[in-house]
Amino acid sequence: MSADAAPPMVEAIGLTKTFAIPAATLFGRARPVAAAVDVSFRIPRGRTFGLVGESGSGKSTVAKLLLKLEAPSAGRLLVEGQDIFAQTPAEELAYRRKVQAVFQDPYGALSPRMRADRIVTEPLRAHGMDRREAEARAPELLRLVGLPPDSARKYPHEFSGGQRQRLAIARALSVDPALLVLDEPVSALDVSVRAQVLTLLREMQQRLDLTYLFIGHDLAVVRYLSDTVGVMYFGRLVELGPARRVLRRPAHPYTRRLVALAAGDAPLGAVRLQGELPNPLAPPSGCLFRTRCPYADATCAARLPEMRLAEPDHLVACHHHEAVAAGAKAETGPMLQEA
Ligand SMILES: Nc1ncnc2c1ncn2[C@@H]1O[C@H](COP(=O)(O)OP(=O)(O)OP(=O)(O)O)[C@@H](O)[C@H]1O
Repeated sequence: MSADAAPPMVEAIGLTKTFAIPAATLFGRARPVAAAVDVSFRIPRGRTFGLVGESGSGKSTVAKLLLKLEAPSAGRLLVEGQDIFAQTPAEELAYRRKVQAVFQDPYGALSPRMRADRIVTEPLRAHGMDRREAEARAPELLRLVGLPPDSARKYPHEFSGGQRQRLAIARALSVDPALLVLDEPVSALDVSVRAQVLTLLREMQQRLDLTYLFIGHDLAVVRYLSDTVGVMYFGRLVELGPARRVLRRPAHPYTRRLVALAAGDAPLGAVRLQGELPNPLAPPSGCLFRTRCPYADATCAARLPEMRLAEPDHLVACHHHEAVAAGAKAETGPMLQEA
């Protein structure tokens, strides 16, 4: 197969995940809540796909599906062309090596009573390698992520926050994965350390030809690492395209608000859009963002906008994307507020 014909590392096709909310909380009737709806994207090998959106928009649900921690309610998720929810046990075992994750809180993710050499080689042992052989790999893994050789005998509390995240990265890399799910990997770190860990992630990607799904709140961080960005709102992708273009010239009013907030130097965690996410049990008709959108009109109430091309490679789900991209309405109006 030629390089051009090779399938992308990841391809999500109409991925949907609904959770049943227990009957007791709903006057006796169990009802499904959609955490991710009709999500489609591709990640070419060696590239980074960044997912952004408010808390609860469905980003982690997409990550959990890719990690096979959840199964989809509908749609497909292909990795190198293979449906990861139609694998034989042997394929699944190989897949669980191929995909690894790094989460926000390295301290919570590292066993406090394990030494670093065991921590970073734990996945090798989980995949059947003998303990001695696995731990013999520790110095090389620690060196790979820029930790000094004497780190091997230390415990997690003896490391700084940035070093602990390096440990978590070394552990993820130990089994030679092709794909990393990075769920807010630098959000808990001091600003001064963030850049170093991001640089490390970038170096590792280039050196090891890794593909990343990167979830982040900080748009500057997402832009730094991502080739393509997807913006999620209420379980749906509302904008998708090259990271620089989407974050410089957004075509969806929701992305515009996120970008305007970030430009105001306000950390996204501390500031939010005015108005709440819609009630999942009673979503608005038509466009889900219309209840918070300055561009909303009768069309938006009548019809859910489909994803369509705003420019080549740049998709947006908004009836008024041309007016939005042209900046027809002020971005720093009363919709912005301190949380
Ligand atoms: N196991 C579950 N059972 C019921 N509802 C769930 C479950 N997991 C997620 N949800 C709901 O699905 C929606 C999306 O959640 P998700 O965690 O994917 O959002 P997120 O964008 O990753 O948020 P955050 O940035 O806070 O991690 C939320 O409304 C959440 O309450």
